[in-house]
Amino acid sequence: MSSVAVVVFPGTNCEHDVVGAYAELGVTARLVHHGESELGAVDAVVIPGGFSYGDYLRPGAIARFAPAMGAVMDAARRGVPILGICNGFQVLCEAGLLPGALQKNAGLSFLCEHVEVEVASVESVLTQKMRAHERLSLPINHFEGNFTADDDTLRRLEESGRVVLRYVANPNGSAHDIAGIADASGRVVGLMPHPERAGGGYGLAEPAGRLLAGLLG
Ligand SMILES: NC(=O)CC[C@H](N)C(=O)O
Repeated sequence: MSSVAVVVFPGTNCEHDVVGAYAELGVTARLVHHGESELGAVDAVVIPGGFSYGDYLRPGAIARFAPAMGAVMDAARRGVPILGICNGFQVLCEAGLLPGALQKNAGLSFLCEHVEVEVASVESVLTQKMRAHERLSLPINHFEGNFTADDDTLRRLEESGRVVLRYVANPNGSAHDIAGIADASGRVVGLMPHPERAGGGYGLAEPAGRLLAGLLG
């Protein structure tokens, strides 16, 4: 049976949603404390959403120094699929596993709503079970989800199919309507929307479940 490590920092608040969502998919997900420097045998890693270290300095800026992140970096080097959701995406950018940065939403408001996203590439561990251009409705819940990167980086992301999800109606000012990106290997992915919460607590909605299932191949 597949097993997923879910890294928990002080201030993380979506870890149980991730564990519950994977349980519905028949996958065992195990919480890993930020102070642990080993992940054990895992098939994938999820860095869930929340407000790690109170979002002080910048979201993810302190979390990237936690011992567990050393283990995540090692796992990434070994090719283990890594998924960062919302604050997890912010952590992966701060850690340098993904390019760019998440800055404050255009309009400076905290956004808590459902948005439509479109699958922009199926060449990633997150989107490999999706159909190109398939649309999903997913919740967002963030203040700093406005993805930015320099022009060269944006061009590279676009040219190599590393923009994996795009907002249909951009809610936060994100460059190129980006909702999620992958690294060059397609095995490290970050997205701002929360597929693990797509069922609203009444079961995992199917397209979002397929997105999460992708992580395990
Ligand atoms: N839901 C979340 O992960 C919140 C993300 C976050 N720290 C923010 O930008 O507001």
